[in-house]
Amino acid sequence: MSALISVRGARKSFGSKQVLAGLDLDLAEGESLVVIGGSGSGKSVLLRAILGLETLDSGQVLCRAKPMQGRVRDDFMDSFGMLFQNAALFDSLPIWRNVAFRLLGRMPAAKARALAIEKLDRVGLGPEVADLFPAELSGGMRKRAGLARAIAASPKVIFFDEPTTGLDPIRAATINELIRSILDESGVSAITITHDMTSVRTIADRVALLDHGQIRWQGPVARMDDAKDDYLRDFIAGRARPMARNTEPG
Ligand SMILES: Nc1ncnc2c1ncn2[C@@H]1O[C@H](COP(=O)(O)OP(=O)(O)OP(=O)(O)O)[C@@H](O)[C@H]1O
Repeated sequence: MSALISVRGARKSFGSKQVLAGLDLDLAEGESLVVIGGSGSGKSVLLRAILGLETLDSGQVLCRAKPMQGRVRDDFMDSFGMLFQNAALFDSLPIWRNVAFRLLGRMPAAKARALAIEKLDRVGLGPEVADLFPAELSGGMRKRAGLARAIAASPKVIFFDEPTTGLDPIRAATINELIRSILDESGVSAITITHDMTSVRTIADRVALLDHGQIRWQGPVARMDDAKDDYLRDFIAGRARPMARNTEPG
């Protein structure tokens, strides 16, 4: 069966800086892929390119072997959820409207609200949170609300952009476990970008390491610790490397 998402020969430069250098990557149906890589290695550019928010210089993104354009992209976007870095909630909307944002055009408000409360419950937030505003929530609660929004429309694929940024280790572990349990129970496909190795170990089925605009290493998370790749080993161990190992290609 063809992959849900395939990136083929993706190249992207900003001025003289090459960020993607002929990158190939696949996401299988039902798989949780975590993309790791140093700061500035191009993880966000890759995510944006998959969503069609960044035009590639060359190469392409395919959805089930069809170019991610027109109707194919529209259908993909309809079946897609995203947890943004820092949750990115709308400050002027109560939590339930944030969670139900994509549902409100599709169903009566009362039904959307009920669904939002159900999704909030799934991420461990009680109904009393529904009418609060984002500023009244802690960072961990905002992240949970962002997660409730990501799953609200029962997506077939979810992108997680740095899901644990800004959280203490205990709250980060809780969010990672929540994400993993949601993936397990729903069978949804997922791409996560992160530098947090605890996220990798909890969320990933498969790991891809981005370096110099290409996938330097990829494999099942269970094989990551035995991998011979020296950069991956340093990345996992959090070891400093000489500046010569510049993660910024070009
Ligand atoms: N619109 C843009 N214009 C110019 N340069 C850009 C643009 N978007 C990204 N870049 C550059 O591309 C490189 C990769 O950026 P990207 O945000 O994808 O990195 P990242 O791996 O997500 O980093 P981090 O982990 O720090 O978030 C960086 O050097 C960045 O400055």
